[in-house]
Amino acid sequence: MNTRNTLIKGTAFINGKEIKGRKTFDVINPATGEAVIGVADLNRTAIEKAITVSEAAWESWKLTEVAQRSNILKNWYNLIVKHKHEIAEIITLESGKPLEESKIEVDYGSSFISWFAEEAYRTYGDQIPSPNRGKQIITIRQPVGVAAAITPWNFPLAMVTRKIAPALAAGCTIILKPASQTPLTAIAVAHLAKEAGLPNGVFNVITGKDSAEIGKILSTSPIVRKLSFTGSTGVGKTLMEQAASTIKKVSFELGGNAPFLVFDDADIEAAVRGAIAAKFRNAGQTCVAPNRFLVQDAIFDRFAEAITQAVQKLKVGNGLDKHVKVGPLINQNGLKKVQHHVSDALKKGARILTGAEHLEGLFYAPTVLADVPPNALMAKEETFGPIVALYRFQTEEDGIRMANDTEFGLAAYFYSQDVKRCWRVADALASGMVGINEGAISNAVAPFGGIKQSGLGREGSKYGMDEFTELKYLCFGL
Ligand SMILES: NC(=O)C1=CN([C@@H]2O[C@H](COP(=O)(O)OP(=O)(O)OC[C@H]3O[C@@H](n4cnc5c(N)ncnc54)[C@H](O)[C@@H]3O)[C@@H](O)[C@H]2O)C=CC1
Ligand SMILES: O=C(O)[C@H](O)CS(=O)(=O)O
Repeated sequence: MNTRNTLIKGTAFINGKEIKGRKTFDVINPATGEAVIGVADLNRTAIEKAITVSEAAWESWKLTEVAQRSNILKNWYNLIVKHKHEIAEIITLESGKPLEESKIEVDYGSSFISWFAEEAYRTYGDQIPSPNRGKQIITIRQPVGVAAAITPWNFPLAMVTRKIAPALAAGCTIILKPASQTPLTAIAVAHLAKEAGLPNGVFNVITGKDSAEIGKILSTSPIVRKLSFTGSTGVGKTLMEQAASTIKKVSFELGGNAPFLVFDDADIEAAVRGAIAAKFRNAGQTCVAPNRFLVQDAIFDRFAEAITQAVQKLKVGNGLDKHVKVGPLINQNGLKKVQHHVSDALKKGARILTGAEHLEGLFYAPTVLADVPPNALMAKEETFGPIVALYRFQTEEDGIRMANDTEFGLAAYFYSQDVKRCWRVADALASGMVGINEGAISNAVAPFGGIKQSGLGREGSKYGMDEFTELKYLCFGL
């Protein structure tokens, strides 16, 4: 463990206190296989206590003035910025992503806090013109109550602040269960939230190996009125079923299968830059990463050649090495899924242009496969790794049909310099977010979310407050 980094703590954080478990589980550095630190493996009693303290804290937190909530969020933002390098180091140690990416994630994750510190003042209601002179009709927005958040390992800070910041801004209290692979960043920023002036019990971090058990407790508790989940579609379905038992307000950011279309009128060099930015962030382990590259036939060979050259320049290694662009996969399951998808595609006729080999440990070579058949597993399932899978299409209609041929609908990207085509294609793509001649679309001011089996609701933007507030209608008889 890096003893110089005092923000690395293996305790859960409940009611403003560090909580040790009778048992612990190790957080493993995926680049080295070494344990970073042991983390509290909480039992049911501790998790139920987190719910109880959140309920108690809500009684006063819901009455706080917006200015107080906003100022605490601003203090929290400033503390995260002050500790940027320690937090970035923790992100890299527990997730494996390159340190430069971790620093960018600290900027991105903290931007949700500064954004919602202001959105707290803009949780507007309505004054609706009444059809009857004897009645005044207005609406107000109020905090939902005690919320629970369950987050994935791939963005140990951003996925946390994207939920915690709007919850606190709205006046909710919240219990966070971070991924067991990467809980350290969440624990660190919870301590900074207390230092920022957040009252005890308002933001609690519970840790444990048995995610299913913890999820069951949170999703079926009648005290928890809101569940916000980011992760795989399969787990999202389980949580949605469990939350139905108490009709919770839910929001889900789930899996993706993003298409990246390159039309014959595209700027090829720009498309390659956008493809690399979108695909190799976090070694391809992001839900908005392009999973299928659909290239119009006339420029297929040019694009294939150009992206292969760009991919071959990417340095693979330990994220603490400043020259590294592609880190390890998160664990053996992630590596096995990538290997299975690649071998399946090759068996079905795909061609290797570069890579397609396991290097060592959890490192996999950045890969380009050409002419991947539509019946390949990677055409339908999220690979979640550093694999560029190229597919050909003939007409614009073929490209859109192929792009939409998936149960997912989170992000989509396309490159074209024809403005009418841009409007036609953006309108036709079945996804919650579309990058048009742009590969980096995530931003705290924009509504992040998907359709179909990629989720429900939106995070970030002004819409992010809706997920943690209820709209109440008041009818005044005069
Ligand atoms: N739409 C989005 O914004 C994002 C989607 N994802 C998706 O998540 C997957 C990869 O991330 P993972 O962390 O492996 O996903 P995952 O779904 O396995 O885990 C996500 C979180 O859920 C917890 N969890 C696992 N099983 C659970 C259960 N039965 N009940 C309650 N909680 C449970 C995990 O401990 C973790 O905290 C990919 O499919 C990726 O596309 C990941 C990040 C963002
Ligand atoms: O896990 C993910 O892929 C994130 O939700 C995507 S982003 O918001 O960090 O781009």
